[in-house]
Amino acid sequence: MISFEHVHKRYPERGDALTDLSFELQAGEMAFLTGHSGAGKSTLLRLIGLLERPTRGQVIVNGRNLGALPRRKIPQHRRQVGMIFQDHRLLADRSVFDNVALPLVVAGLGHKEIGRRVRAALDQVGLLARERATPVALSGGEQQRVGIARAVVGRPPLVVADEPTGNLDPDLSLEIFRLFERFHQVGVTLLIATHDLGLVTRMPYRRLTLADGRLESDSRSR
Ligand SMILES: Nc1ncnc2c1ncn2[C@@H]1O[C@H](COP(=O)(O)OP(=O)(O)OP(=O)(O)O)[C@@H](O)[C@H]1O
Repeated sequence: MISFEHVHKRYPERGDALTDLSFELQAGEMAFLTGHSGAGKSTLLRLIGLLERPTRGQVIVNGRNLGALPRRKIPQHRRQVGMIFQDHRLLADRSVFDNVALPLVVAGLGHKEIGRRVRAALDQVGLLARERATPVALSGGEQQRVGIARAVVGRPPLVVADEPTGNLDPDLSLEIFRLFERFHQVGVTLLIATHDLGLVTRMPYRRLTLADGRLESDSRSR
C-alpha cells in the first residue's frame, strides 16, 4: 500500500526533514509511527497525502508513483487517503453531519448516497445521535471522532493519522485506538503517528521509529 524508496525531504528554510528513508507497508497492515518532536513524522504523512513532494526518491501509494502523478489526478489520489489531524480541523459553523459530508459533496455524490454514507460513518464512531450538533457542543474526544468519520466516509483503503490523541486523556485515547483497530479488522491500512508510547507498547502492531529524519527502528511492540 505504501512504499518509500530512498526518500529525502528538505525544506529550504529548515534543512533536511527526512533523509534516505525507505520502508514498505503492506495492504491491510496497521502500524505506528513514533519519534521525537521534529523527527519527521508529519512530513512523512504529508508526503503520503501529497500535501508535500519529496526532494528526492520515490513515494508509491496504492500502486501509484506519486512523483509521476499528473496534477489533474491529485484529487483522485487524496480520496484514497483518509487524513486525520490532531486539531481535527472541523468547520465550526457547520453541523457534524455537514462536516462529515464534506468530502462526498466535493466528490459530487448524490444527496441520498451522501446521507446514507454519512450516517454509516457516524454510526461507526458512535455519534449517530449528534449529527445536528455543531462541533463546539462536543467534547474533545467527540470532535476527534467526527474528524475520523470525515476521514473514512469515502471508504479510503488507507488512513493516516497525525497525533490523533494528542489532546485527549488516556481513556479517550484508548477509545480512539480501539476504533482504529476496528478499521484494521475490516481491511483498512493504517499508519498512525503518535507520542502515546504507553498505548503503542500495549498493542501488537508494527512500530516505525524516526530519529532526525532517518528510520531508526522497525519493530513489533509484542
Ligand atoms: N512546512 C515546513 N516548512 C519548513 N520546515 C518544516 C515544515 N514542516 C516541518 N518542517 C521541519 O522539518 C522537520 C521535521 O518536522 P515534522 O513536523 O515532520 O516532525 P514531527 O516528527 O512530526 O514533529 P512533531 O512530533 O513535533 O509534530 C523539523 O525540523 C521541522 O521544523
